[in-house]
Amino acid sequence: MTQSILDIRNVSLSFGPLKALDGVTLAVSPGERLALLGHNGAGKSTLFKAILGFLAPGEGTITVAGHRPGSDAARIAMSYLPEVVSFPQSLTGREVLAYFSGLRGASRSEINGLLDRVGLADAAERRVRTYSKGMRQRLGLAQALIGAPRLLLLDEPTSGLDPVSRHDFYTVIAEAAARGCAVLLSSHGLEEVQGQTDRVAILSRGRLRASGTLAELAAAAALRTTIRVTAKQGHADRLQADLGGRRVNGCRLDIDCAPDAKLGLLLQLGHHRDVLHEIDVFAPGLNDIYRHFSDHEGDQA
Ligand SMILES: Nc1ncnc2c1ncn2[C@@H]1O[C@H](COP(=O)(O)OP(=O)(O)OP(=O)(O)O)[C@@H](O)[C@H]1O
Repeated sequence: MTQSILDIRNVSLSFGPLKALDGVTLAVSPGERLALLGHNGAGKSTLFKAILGFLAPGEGTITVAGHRPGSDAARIAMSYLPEVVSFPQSLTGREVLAYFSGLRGASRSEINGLLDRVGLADAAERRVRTYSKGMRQRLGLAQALIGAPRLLLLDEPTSGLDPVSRHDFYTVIAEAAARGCAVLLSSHGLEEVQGQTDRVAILSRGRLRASGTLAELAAAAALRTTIRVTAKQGHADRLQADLGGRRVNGCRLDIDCAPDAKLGLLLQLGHHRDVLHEIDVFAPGLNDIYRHFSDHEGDQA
């Protein structure tokens, strides 16, 4: 089995009486992209701060490439992109990257390639104060990629970006992962990370509620599918007597079923096709899966 780059074991961390993290266990392997989802106050930033070594867990352990968070070796192994990046406004994009290359002890020879990769080659000599939010965020990503870190920590990296910039952003992240970089990024929604990450972990009130691929999460949630049947005039009573379900109005019936019972129910409906006007199938969406695990009402902002 591949050794994890980030290993979080049974971590708990409290602010006075508030347990911001409660027994969190999570690992990210080389080349893996993991999305950490959670509502406001779920504990995402607290976990990031603990990984960065800014907060010490009361219980449990965290290692970054085998090293203690906050140690020089852990700092060298990882890069962090905060939600809002802030660079010296009077420096150009190129100067910013040169400055951070120096801090990380990396070669300046990679700067041109990084500027190019995030689409800032043409703006490299412009001062950061003239950059749009999207350009600053892309410069932040280039900064995070300096020195080919083994772990990328990205805190809501695409908030405020338009769909095209967002797509480009995830392409660069996928390339880093393909080179073996482990990626942990936080986000507020499943729709955002669908297709862009390999695994999803859902945090709620400091506890890890679920972790797996989207397909695994959907299966574990086992949310019910609703089949809405519209009967021809005067046939709804008979249909309900045969199939059950809830009456929506005089001719409509909503029938809830488990995902694996859907096909059987549709076949059964086939026997009634003479009295059917329409059939609609409402499968649970990403938001339903997220809501199922995230227990939003209980979160504390
Ligand atoms: N320094 C602190 N002192 C006291 N409580 C804190 C502190 N930092 C965070 N908290 C609390 O810990 C809980 C988790 O907060 P955290 O910032 O980790 O959530 P989050 O998931 O990052 O939220 P958001 O999506 O809004 O950034 C919240 O209840 C928050 O109020």
